[in-house]
Amino acid sequence: VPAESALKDIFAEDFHIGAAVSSKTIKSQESLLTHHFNSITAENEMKFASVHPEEELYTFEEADQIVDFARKHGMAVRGHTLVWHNQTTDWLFRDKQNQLVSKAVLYERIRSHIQTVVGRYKGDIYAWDVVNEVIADDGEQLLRTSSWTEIAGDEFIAKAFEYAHAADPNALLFYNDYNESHPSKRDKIYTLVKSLLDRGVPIHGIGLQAHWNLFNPSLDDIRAAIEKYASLGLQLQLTELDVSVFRFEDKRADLTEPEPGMLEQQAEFYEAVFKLLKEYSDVISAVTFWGAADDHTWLSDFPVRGRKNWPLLFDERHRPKPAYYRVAALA
Ligand SMILES: Oc1ccccc1CN[C@@H]1C=C[C@@H](O)[C@H](O)[C@H]1O
Repeated sequence: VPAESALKDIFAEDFHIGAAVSSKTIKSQESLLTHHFNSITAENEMKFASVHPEEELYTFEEADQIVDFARKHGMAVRGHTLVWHNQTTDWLFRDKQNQLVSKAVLYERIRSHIQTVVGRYKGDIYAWDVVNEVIADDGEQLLRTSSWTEIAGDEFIAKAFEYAHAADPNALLFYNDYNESHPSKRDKIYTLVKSLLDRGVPIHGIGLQAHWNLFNPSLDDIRAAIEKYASLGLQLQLTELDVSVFRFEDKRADLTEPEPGMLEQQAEFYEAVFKLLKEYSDVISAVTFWGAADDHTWLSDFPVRGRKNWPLLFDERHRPKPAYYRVAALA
């Protein structure tokens, strides 16, 4: 068992400390997960394409393994995610002639999906990322164009929250997005969530994915985003925290290990981030990393396929990195 102070104990008075897991990493990272974390999120196993590959077929085996692991170890579970434009099957949007279905058919399908998935884990999953990444990154438009908007305009967003609330009235329902600290996208997310609140849509929190890197966002932008979202009176969570050692536009793929300077910069940034998060612990209820250790991170395939990255607090052999020690020192 790791000797280092447990992150979940260091921040017990502040917020849950979570990690994204897979059906493999709950085995390969079991010791690290149970020692440091008190919440987990299925990285892929609860996405639409993973649990509902065909209209008449649900495949819950791997999601069940993850929920069982959490129950065994007394860990909270965040559900990710119900409505998204990625990792969602085409059949959801199409009829037998491969035409886009009507709004009514889409709503009945997604209502049934949410009723089945949220209903299955009622009492085990305390919070859901009901809607993921509908805000457009660029330009004036509020929503990104997708099959969802093609068929249902913006109405599907409120519907998703209403269906999730009907399926589990006790679950905390989140809107989740990335680049959430960019001022322009921050203001769009605020506009969307405020409009939902003003219409009495059941939404309880905003998920800041927090896929950051050594160079951005600035601490000022992070603080401004927290302040702006908190002004809505909702709880906030960091839902997918990692700190890439590369700028998003840097496609270099020559490194087989991080440069020492990178790990020092990463430690500086993580320390400053957690100091800031502690300052807002009254509105931040959980901080979930998008992985527990560098041996498994989605960033080793995004945005550059096969390009290794080292974004987390523990290295490929689950040893603490400089960033862990700086964060742990905030106890
Ligand atoms: O940072 C981004 C940049 C462009 C598109 C999507 C994202 C983040 N998108 C996230 C990342 C990994 C997936 O496993 C998560 O489900 C998704 O929410």
